[in-house]
Order: sequence, then C-alpha cells, then structure tokens
Amino acid sequence: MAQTTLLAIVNPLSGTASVQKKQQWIEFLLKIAVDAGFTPEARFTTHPGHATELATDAVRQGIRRVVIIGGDGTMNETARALLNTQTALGIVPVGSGNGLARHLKLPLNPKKAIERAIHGRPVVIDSGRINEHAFFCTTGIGFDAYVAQEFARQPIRGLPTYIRTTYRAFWNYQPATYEIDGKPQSLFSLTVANAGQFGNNAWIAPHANVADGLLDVCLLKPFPRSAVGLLAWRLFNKTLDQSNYLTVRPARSVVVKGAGPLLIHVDGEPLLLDTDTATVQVVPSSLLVIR
Ligand SMILES: Nc1ncnc2c1ncn2[C@@H]1O[C@H](COP(=O)(O)OP(=O)(O)OP(=O)(O)O)[C@@H](O)[C@H]1O
Repeated sequence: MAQTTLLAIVNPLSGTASVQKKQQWIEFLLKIAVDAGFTPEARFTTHPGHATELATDAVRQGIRRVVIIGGDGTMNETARALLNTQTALGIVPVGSGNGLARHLKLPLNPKKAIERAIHGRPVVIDSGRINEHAFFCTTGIGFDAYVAQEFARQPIRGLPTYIRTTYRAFWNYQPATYEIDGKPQSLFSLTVANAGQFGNNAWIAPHANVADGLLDVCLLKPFPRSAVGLLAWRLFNKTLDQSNYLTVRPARSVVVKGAGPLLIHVDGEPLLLDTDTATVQVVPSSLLVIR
C-alpha cells in the first residue's frame, strides 16, 4: 500500500455540523487530495487529546501535511504536535470560534477551506507557550478563562451557546488582582494574543501579527456595567485598543501571578494550573500553516 502523504484529522463534535456532513467533507477532501497527487487518509478523533496522538504519529511517519476539520481546540491539539517540524497544518474551520483561521483570512466555507488546505502553500508563524502549554491564537486569565470553563460545561457547542454563556458569565464574574511582571493590578481579564481574535471576529488585539516574533499582552481593567455595550461594540469593530480600559503591550514574555492556582484558557479550552504563576512566552517561527 502506498505511504500516506496527507492526514486529515476530523473532530466529530466540533461546532454544530452533523457527523454525516463531516463525512461528506472528508469524501470531498480525499477526492481533491488524490487529484492533487497526495495519498490521503482521514481519521475521526475518538477522545480529547486524540488529535495530538494522530499528529505525532503523522510527523513520525514523515507526513508533510496534516489538515484538521474542527475548531480551535482541535487546531491546538494538532498544531502542538507539529511544532518545529516540517509538517504543515491545514485548517478547515468548522468549530464554534475559529479564531486562528479567521485571523489568517482562511475561507470559512468548508469546501473552499478544503481546497485551500490541499492547494495552499506553507508559511511559518509564531506560537506561544503558557508554562508547558502551547497556544497559537490566544491564552488568557480572568474573564476569558471563566467563559471558557463555563462554555466547556455546555452540552451543545456553536455560536448561540457561546453568546448565551458569555452573557451569563458576565453577571456572575468578579474581577481579581494579579501580579503582572511583579506589579499588582486589578484586572477584568488578561489575554496574551499571538493571533488577534478569540474567534467569531471578537478582536482583543486588533494589531496582532502571527509572524512578528512578539505576543500582544492585553490588560483589560475592571469597568462599570454601563461601559459593556461600547466595549462589546469595540471588540467586534476591531477598535478595543482605543478604549481607556484596555492596554495592549507587545512583548516576548510576561509573568502572571494570582492568589491561588490559576484558571487559564489555551485557545479557548479551559485549564486549571496547579500553580499560582504562569510564564507566557513567544516561540518565534515555530509552526508551518497552509495559507
Ligand atoms: N471524540 C471526541 N469526544 C469528545 N471530545 C473530543 C473528541 N474529539 C475531540 N474532542 C475534544 O473536543 C474539543 C473541542 O473541539 P473543537 O475545538 O474542534 O470544537 P469547538 O469547541 O466547537 O470549536 P472552537 O474551539 O473553535 O470554539 C477539543 O479540545 C477536543 O479535545
């Protein structure tokens, strides 16, 4: 049997599309990949972390292109196995947020995204690291992480659930004080952005560049409830950096210390650290992505 040269990793649970729909996208992908000269193979993930296992195997086998059909969680699990390798990541964004794909201006239509993932060329981008965890889009502490935790508890994913969860979280959430590079600061949230948005065109760092060797450290101060409408408008209008409540600082690294074990998110997936301190660092030119 011919050696596989392209692996598709498909999360059956990403976003709101049915498994039958994803099966149709797989068939389309296999067909155009063969037409383009690849020997493709597709695998559904069966458990959290499976995408990392499949991508690690793909690298070991010398496969040079791994295409995900999924959201930012699947993207992260796959991309972390491709870090500093010659294997490029193709993205077919069918998740709830699709932050990295939107930042990179990849097609959001699945068939067009598949064509891009097969015919596009690899470019090199930076990634970030929060303690030992890799991220490619954003990581965060405070409100972002709280929303990620609440969203992960919902039985149904997709944008409407995300909006409902964020709205409810806003009323329950209390800002906290953190030490940022040794300086105490009361914050609503701290986001460290490699790409500029959380997903769904919610731009926390409008000028972020995935290939500049820097991360954008975004500090959002606590704000009165009366300001939420304008802040939300600015978030989606790509002008949040013009708000007096937000400071964006490009940096290679930042150290955050909280009052106890830190709840963070990594590309939208929540994670409770077993330490009160997080060191966030850029890893320049560490991932090949198909554009
Ligand atoms: N078969 C599976 N069963 C349960 N969980 C899975 C399975 N396969 C993957 N996962 C988990 O599903 C999580 C969410 O997937 P993904 O990010 O692709 O979709 P999403 O959350 O809808 O999109 P986005 O991250 O863009 O909001 C991943 O972090 C992964 O660990």
